[in-house]
Amino acid sequence: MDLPLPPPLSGNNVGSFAYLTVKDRLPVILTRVIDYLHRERTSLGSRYGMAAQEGCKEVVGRLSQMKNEMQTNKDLQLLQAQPTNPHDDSELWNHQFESYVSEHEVTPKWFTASWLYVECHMYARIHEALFLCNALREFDPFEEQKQKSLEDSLPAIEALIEKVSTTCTTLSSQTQDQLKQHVLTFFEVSLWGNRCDLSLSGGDERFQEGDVLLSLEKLRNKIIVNDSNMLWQFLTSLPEDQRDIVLVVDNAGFELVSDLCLLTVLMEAGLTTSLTIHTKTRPWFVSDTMETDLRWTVDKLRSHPGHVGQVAAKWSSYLSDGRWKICNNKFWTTGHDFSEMSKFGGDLYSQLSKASLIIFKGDLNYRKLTGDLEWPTDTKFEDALQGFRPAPLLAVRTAKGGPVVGLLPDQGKDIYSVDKDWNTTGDYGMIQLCTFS
Ligand SMILES: O=P(O)(O)OC[C@@]1(O)O[C@H](CO)[C@@H](O)[C@@H]1O
Ligand SMILES: [Mn+2]
Repeated sequence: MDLPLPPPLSGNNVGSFAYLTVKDRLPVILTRVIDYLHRERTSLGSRYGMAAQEGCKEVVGRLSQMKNEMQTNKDLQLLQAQPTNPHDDSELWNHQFESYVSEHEVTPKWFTASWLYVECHMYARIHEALFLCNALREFDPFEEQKQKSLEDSLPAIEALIEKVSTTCTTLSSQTQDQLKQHVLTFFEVSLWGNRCDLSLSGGDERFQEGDVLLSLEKLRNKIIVNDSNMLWQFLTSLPEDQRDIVLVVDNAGFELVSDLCLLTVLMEAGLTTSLTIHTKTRPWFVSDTMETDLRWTVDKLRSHPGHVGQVAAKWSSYLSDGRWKICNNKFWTTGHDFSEMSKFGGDLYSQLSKASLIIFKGDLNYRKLTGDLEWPTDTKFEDALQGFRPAPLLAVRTAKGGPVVGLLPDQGKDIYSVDKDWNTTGDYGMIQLCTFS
């Protein structure tokens, strides 16, 4: 008999990280968007036309109303259909709402529904509020923050790309062991890149200060699940003509650059036959990467002198000659966790099933992998996936509030005794593999 599942993390647990997120962090993020639209309405008018300037008022009205509903624990709302949006997911949202009502016999509310559902709902509603105004449909209220975070990280990016260039020129003359070290180094850089997200900070600046390569050794004991050795074995055991890697990216800015560096090294080391990057179709969790952010990042870095410009020019050619593909799927920005993907995102599930390895970046992907449930930390990773097994998968995330699974029996307690906030600050990381074998 199956054991009952743990409850979901939720804002109804007063004092919990989920509660504090709904109470404090989400209203701050929303207020920033409201203030931005109000302050920048004239410049938005010059960019998107007079109707956009007028539209800002309506959007501010809708968002202020949502903020009030959130803070007074009112119901979540149904979403309006968006027939002209190719990524319209209102049906999925409304179906989830109705299912919640049938299951719980009450409507979902901001502090009582699951944290995952509620937090995702906020971003869908921000997007809806903009989409309902024709002139502001394409406007991304977080674009400026994402771009600034990349610009602020430029010194760290220069150091990292310098390392990519030198690594790639020497790869062919390396021993297997040296190759392994190089590749795993870039997985670690990509891991710590995940500390730079703008949702945890409520939109406050977060960027990579200093050369992360210099801190890798010191940070290694903060990787609480480190399947790097298994990962290396797995990657090198894949048949040479079947190394189709899928990367589900997370935040734009330094993290995205660290991911592109990882892809570059994997490719140059002959560990890939195809590379597909999945991005988001709506502004999401402040800093998540949309296709426009990815293209902007590559173009921006291309205009940079030296190695940065040269490497970014290569990225640009990989994207245009199809060696790197960008994929978008609306399922990523629904409120569903991944155990529900085969049911509600069947097209994505079958696409992912063709991969040799799927790399999931970041905390939110980890929350969706594990259903955002209150799992004991020694739960097996595979059990927490609850049947989600399209292909072997790797989670690379710093712990910022979501569940943590796959630890040894006393490991959670031991880490807690050193640092009480260990699972919410992003100071601890995981490189966690599940090959289902
Ligand atoms: O997925 P990411 O970018 O690593 O993290 C997103 C995140 O900061 O947003 C939420 C806080 O609002 C947390 O779930 C999580 O830590
Ligand atoms: Mn993110």
